[in-house]
Amino acid sequence: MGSIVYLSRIETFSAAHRLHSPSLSDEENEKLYGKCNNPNGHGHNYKVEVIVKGKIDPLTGMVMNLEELKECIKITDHDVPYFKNIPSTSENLAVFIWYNIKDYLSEKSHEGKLYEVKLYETEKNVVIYRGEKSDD
Ligand SMILES: Nc1nc2c(c(=O)[nH]1)N=C([C@H](O)[C@H](O)COP(=O)(O)OP(=O)(O)OP(=O)(O)O)CN2
Ligand SMILES: [Zn+2]
Repeated sequence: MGSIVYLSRIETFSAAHRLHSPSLSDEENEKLYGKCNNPNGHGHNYKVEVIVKGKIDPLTGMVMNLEELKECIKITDHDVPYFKNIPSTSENLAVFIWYNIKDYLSEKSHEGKLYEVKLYETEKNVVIYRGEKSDD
């Protein structure tokens, strides 16, 4: 019987975005997102915390090597095609990061499994995603 721990790595990255939903008219976008819909975009210094849950491997004393966790959080380039068709809200960005990391971790053989992605868009705006799906 081993100990289950939560291993966390924090990275920061800067990215510019514009809140815009292709499913809405320009007027609806302007009304909904206000200043964040400005076509010039705006930037954030994001902070992302990735938490992996797992049993400590008695041989290595690790759930997984933090070097691997560091590697898998490397944020791809800012012009992410994924956000061409969905609003680049913190919610959608947290889910995007989750699935990128989940794919990477599933290829690695270690005890840990992805537990949580916590994304700070600003000091005050934070989103947590744990892989949950709604029924609808
Ligand atoms: N549910 C969401 N609402 C909003 C999001 C989001 O991602 N999800 N994002 C924004 C804008 O991106 C905006 O830039 C964030 O808000 P901002 O005013 O820049 O930052 P603060 O709210 O922290 O500003 P304070 O002046 O410090 O309050 C808007 N809504
Ligand atoms: Zn923003």
